[in-house]
Amino acid sequence: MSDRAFASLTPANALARLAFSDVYNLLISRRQNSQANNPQVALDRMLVEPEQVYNDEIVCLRREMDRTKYDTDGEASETLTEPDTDTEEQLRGLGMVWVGCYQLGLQFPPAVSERGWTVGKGPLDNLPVDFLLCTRSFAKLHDIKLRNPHSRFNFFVQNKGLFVMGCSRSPLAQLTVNGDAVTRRPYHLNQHSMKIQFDKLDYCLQWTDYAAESDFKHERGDYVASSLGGPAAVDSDFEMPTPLPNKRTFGRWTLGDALGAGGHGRVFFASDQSANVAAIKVVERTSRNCQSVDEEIETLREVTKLAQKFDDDERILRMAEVIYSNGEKFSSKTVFDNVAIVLTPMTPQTFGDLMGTRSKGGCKGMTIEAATAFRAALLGVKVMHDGRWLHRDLKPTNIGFIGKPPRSVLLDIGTSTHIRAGGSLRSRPGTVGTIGYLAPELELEEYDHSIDIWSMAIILFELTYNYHP
Ligand SMILES: Nc1ncnc2c1ncn2[C@@H]1O[C@H](COP(=O)(O)OP(=O)(O)OP(=O)(O)O)[C@@H](O)[C@H]1O
Repeated sequence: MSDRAFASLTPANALARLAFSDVYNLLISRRQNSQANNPQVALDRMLVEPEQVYNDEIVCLRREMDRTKYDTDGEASETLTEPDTDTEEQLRGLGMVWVGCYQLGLQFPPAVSERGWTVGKGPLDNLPVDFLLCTRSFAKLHDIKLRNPHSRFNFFVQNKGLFVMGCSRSPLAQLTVNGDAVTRRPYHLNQHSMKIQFDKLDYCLQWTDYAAESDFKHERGDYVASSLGGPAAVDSDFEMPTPLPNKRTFGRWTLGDALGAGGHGRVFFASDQSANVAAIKVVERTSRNCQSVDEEIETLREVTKLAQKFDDDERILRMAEVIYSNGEKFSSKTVFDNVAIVLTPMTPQTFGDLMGTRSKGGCKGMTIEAATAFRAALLGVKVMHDGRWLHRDLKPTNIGFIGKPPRSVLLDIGTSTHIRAGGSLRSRPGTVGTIGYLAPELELEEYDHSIDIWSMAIILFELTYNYHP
């Protein structure tokens, strides 16, 4: 694999393997004959083992091809389907193919960057196809309905995720990813290894180790900015991470890196096939905690309703859906089950990242950026208080920010509580809040919305003086 390839596309069924070998033979013979259209670019995208390799399936496939050919010619075919008396040598010859994969890498950019890397058959002199999956005669012989181009790979301009999409309106132009039919809408390739079928040809798309390195992220950022007209790497707020090798999915969501951990569970980055992103809190529900988990979900539901009504600027986290691994009701027979709480927006950073770096500290105080983010967070607190909700756990890691200019979002709203107008709540020491940010009355006596003001004041102090008071 080239050092700078970020993904590979490897033939995964006998027909695709034979097609790969056939294309390679054709390109090599064209190069040797110095034909007008230099096939070197197509060859560069193919990584091929130095010697042909024997493959049983190819023997069967070639025999089947011969049988069909003879059947059509009206001749007896039995003998050709049987291993019979082929010499060892003949048999080996029948099964030998070039093996390898196609490489996706920015050192071999697509012929037309706006289209991305196209997939089709060829070679055609007038229409450059970046990945030649089979020759035209091979497609005809095997009745492979591959259009030209059939599909294309490219990066989303905004978040730089990789997608594949169909290029043809024809219902015959089949493209599937992990069994899902893909049309002319981008399908986000968000798993480390995915099955892609172009009509009868099967492949495995796999991200490389290089794709997880920062060099690739820079290269991709520069490419998207210069060739696709996207935001420059430094301007972009959020970049799609490289999918992790260990895949975990909930419904349509594929989990990525952990964003944070709390008392109840861990929160993960997640993306779906349309490149929507979310934060998913995965909670292990047991007979001991099922009541509190259900209460947290109910609170999230209530605060989401408030946000949908009064929080047009999206300063408060919302719950998009809940996915139960074992049904909504916790069964007493179950030892544990997993509950995935899908939260939006996913904020790439929190106030925890602002501390130290964005505050000048001392008499210079906080930066304008931090002051703006703090003000935006206060507006979120105001929406909650106007709706008679207390957050109860405000701290730097529970306030996220997203976008350019940054928009603050109150996170961890699952321990919020509703309060009557002019009323107060009785404290239950040790149940909510985080030491260092919780107001004394939350642990001692009755409390009201002013506990959130206390926490925000501590955060303000930290942002200003660069240390915790
Ligand atoms: N939408 C989000 N986007 C990005 N990060 C998030 C998001 N939601 C939560 N996190 C991160 O995950 C951490 C833990 O999430 P959360 O606070 O909901 O869990 P918890 O169990 O209530 O934790 P704790 O109460 O100990 O803070 C948060 O502090 C935050 O840093």
